[in-house]
Amino acid sequence: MTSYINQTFELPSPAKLNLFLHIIGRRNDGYHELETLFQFLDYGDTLTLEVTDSDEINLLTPITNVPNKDNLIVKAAQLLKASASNNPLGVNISVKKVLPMGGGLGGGSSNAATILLALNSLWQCNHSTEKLAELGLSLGADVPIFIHGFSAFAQGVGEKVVTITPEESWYLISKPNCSISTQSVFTAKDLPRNTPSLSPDELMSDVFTNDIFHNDCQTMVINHYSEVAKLLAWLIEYAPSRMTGTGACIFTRCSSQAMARDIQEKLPEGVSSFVAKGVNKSPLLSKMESYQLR
Ligand SMILES: C[C@](O)(CO)[C@H](O)COP(=O)(O)OP(=O)(O)OC[C@H]1O[C@@H](n2ccc(N)nc2=O)[C@H](O)[C@@H]1O
Ligand SMILES: Nc1ncnc2c1ncn2[C@@H]1O[C@H](COP(=O)(O)OP(=O)(O)OP(=O)(O)O)[C@@H](O)[C@H]1O
Repeated sequence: MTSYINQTFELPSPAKLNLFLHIIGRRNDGYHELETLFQFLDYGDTLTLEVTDSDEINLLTPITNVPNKDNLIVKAAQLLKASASNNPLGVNISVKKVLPMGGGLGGGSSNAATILLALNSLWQCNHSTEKLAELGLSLGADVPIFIHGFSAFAQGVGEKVVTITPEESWYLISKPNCSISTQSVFTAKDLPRNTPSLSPDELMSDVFTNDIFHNDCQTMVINHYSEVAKLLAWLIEYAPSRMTGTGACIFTRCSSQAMARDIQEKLPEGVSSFVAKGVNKSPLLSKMESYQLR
């Protein structure tokens, strides 16, 4: 059996977009039933993992304002360790964080998924993808899609996924100067929770030109956060734009990288941004394949 002890692996932890996000109901436990289209971006955090024989999980680069014990990176590694009987190995982890927190880009969930997939392989736990998605769901509703690794139409809280292949467009991602907690959006009184379920035919049409597609959190967020309202109004003048997840980031679909850069240069002051391409296969899967990890 291959031993990865003392070997180092650099792995991407990409962002996701919710190309649309419909809330179709609410479960008894308070969680919302969603219908959403996930696509990955070729942009995200980077995690470096060094496998050790020390039995310890060390995060060498703490994230500001997130104690290590609450960090989804550490929690994912601990959860995996507990699920694998007699695993004597450890890991030293470093993270290069570029994704904004509370942005709707799923950064924390993506970090957790990268850890679960990579350590499952490096520690040779041999869990199936389904088992990893189940473990991941206990850390956050967005973790399973990052484990799945392909753009998908998702239902439930995001755990029931069907792979589909939306156009791989260029996007400008802009973040107004505010963070929005997912929980505060889902507990808001004025959040719509009754969008009808999509038919298979409807699902085949373009998410920007067919106006059945929307983000059910957007109007409510705009009403509460003037920064988001102003930025969205500004971006829509240039190209189709929509909020991802529960905000605050807005994605603008562009016909080329040059067009995205052009709008980016004109963005109002105080708005952070990046340009990225939508990709239907997670960059994490491609990188794991190049390391011959599975
Ligand atoms: C908004 C999305 O990003 C869309 O992809 C996800 O649904 C949110 O996923 P996430 O950030 O991983 O969310 P979690 O950490 O699981 O949940 C944060 C909080 O949001 C609420 N929550 C989350 C997901 C969901 N379908 N319904 C909810 O009501 C719950 O109150 C929960 O306490
Ligand atoms: N490794 C991590 N990276 C980012 N946030 C983390 C991490 N671990 C814990 N968190 C906590 O999770 C919160 C949400 O972060 P995240 O980056 O996932 O937000 P988000 O992009 O809004 O997610 P979503 O799209 O799922 O709503 C942060 O405010 C932070 O307190």
